[in-house]
Amino acid sequence: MHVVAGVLIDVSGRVLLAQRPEGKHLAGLWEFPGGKSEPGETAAQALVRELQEEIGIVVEPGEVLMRFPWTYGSKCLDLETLRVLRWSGEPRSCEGQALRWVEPNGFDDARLTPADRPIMALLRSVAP
Ligand SMILES: Nc1nc2c([nH]c(=O)n2[C@H]2C[C@H](O)[C@@H](COP(=O)(O)OP(=O)(O)OP(=O)(O)O)O2)c(=O)[nH]1
Repeated sequence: MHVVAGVLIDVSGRVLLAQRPEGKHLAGLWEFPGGKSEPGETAAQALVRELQEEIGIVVEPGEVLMRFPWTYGSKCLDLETLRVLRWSGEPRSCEGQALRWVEPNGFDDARLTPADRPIMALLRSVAP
């Protein structure tokens, strides 16, 4: 299962996280917005579609920050994280999930989905 996630960074260096909804896998934990790609989609195309559906913005995808396999029990992910260079519109919750801008250094790893912890570590290491 190929999952794409977008890293949006605002002018003060905060990143956008979304909370996984009740009743879903990893409910209550925070993740980078995104979702599963559809057959035939590139990662960039999937990210544009997912972020339009989920948070109502049109993004310009940038470079791949990290891509790695991750296993949750019997669920195997190929998680690809892309930097978002620019976006139009103001992120808002279109599917009921909470959204929050957080400082990479001030967010407790325990609140992130496990697969996102190495991604946040990368963001901290490059933070000014
Ligand atoms: N979107 C996203 N998913 C992530 C991240 N980190 C991480 O472990 N995941 C996991 C959570 C889910 O198991 C899977 C993404 O699936 P999804 O959000 O498209 O689907 P879902 O579990 O909500 O289930 P579904 O009802 O849509 O099938 O990847 C992340 O940063 N962003």
